[in-house]
Amino acid sequence: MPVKKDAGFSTFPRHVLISLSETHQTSKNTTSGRTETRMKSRYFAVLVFLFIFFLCMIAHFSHWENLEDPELCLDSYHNEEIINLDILRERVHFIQTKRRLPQVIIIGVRKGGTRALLEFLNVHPMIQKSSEEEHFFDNDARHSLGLEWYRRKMPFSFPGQITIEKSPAYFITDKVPERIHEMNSSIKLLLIVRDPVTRLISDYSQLAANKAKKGKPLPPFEELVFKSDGQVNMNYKAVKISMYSIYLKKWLKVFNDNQILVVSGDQLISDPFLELKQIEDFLGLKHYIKRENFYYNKTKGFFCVRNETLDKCLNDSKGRKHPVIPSVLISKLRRFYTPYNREFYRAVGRSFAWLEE
Ligand SMILES: Nc1ncnc2c1ncn2[C@@H]1O[C@H](COP(=O)(O)OS(=O)(=O)O)[C@@H](OP(=O)(O)O)[C@H]1O
Repeated sequence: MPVKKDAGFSTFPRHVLISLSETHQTSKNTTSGRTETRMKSRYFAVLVFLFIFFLCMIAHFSHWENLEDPELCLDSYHNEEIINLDILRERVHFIQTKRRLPQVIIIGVRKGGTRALLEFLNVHPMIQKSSEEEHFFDNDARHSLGLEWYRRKMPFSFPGQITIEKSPAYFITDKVPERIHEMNSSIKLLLIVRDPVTRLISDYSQLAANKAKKGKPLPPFEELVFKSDGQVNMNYKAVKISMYSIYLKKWLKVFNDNQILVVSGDQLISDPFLELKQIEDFLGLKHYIKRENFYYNKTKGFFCVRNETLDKCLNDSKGRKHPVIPSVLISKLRRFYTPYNREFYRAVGRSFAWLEE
């Protein structure tokens, strides 16, 4: 029997063929609809991916900028964010910086020139300063937060660089020598001192300025520094801080004398370069700081510091005008401090030109 063309279909009843043809049409429509939906969701996924990628890049590069500016990291991140940043830094192998505990501390003395010393030392490329006074060892609440808290307050440094902090209250606060020793028994300490009488007047000027800011007057110098019988008031804190030998004894009970370098605050004012040179030796650093790094600023009345990237004078709270104290009172104070000064010279093996009577 000859096979008819389309015999397969023509053998089906007509209504079945119509129904089949409709089903085919519908499934074709459904398939193309599904393909379209799939395409749309793919586009959407790509867009979301690009958007997230874009956000990640922004976040990444904004951190990157901060990575290059350790000080900014300190200022602009909270503790948890600093931890994240630490992790990020550790992943970036070619940036080998991290926050380290200080290997050198400027322990004081208050109004001795601690800020100038820190800023001047910071010119050396092997030194990284902590800008803030951390008060970690003299403040019980802060000390109880632990060394890891303290470490995270430090600036980022390269391996081999020295991290340095200054908190002038360390010198006169009990427990501080032991606490520092507990952290690092071979640490190096810098103590910057200044003519005790000038330091006392400087301290008084600061207290007076702080009171004035709050609109309160401070009693006159004479009233605070001398008792009614005319004797020097040893209970007045500012008087006591200038009795350096009393505090130094406590440090020498805990540290070897070769761990403490006494710096002349008077010389740091008149010729900073000479003091900086001997500090470089003490810290085992190459001589890098040059006389040309310092220039005298007539308006400020003090030396300022500069190099290729920095030009800095200390702010107005450093180098205040001192009140004029009658010479008879100055002489009385010099007599008072003489025995303490002599004891101090003996202990540190260096004499200072603090006028004695
Ligand atoms: N280069 C330079 N510029 C400005 N000031 C200088 C400088 N070198 C030393 N000094 C003296 O530093 C005194 C302040 O000492 P401190 O920084 O230790 O003060 S503080 O304890 O931190 O408040 C400050 O004391 P006053 O003069 O009484 O303000 C300055 O005399």
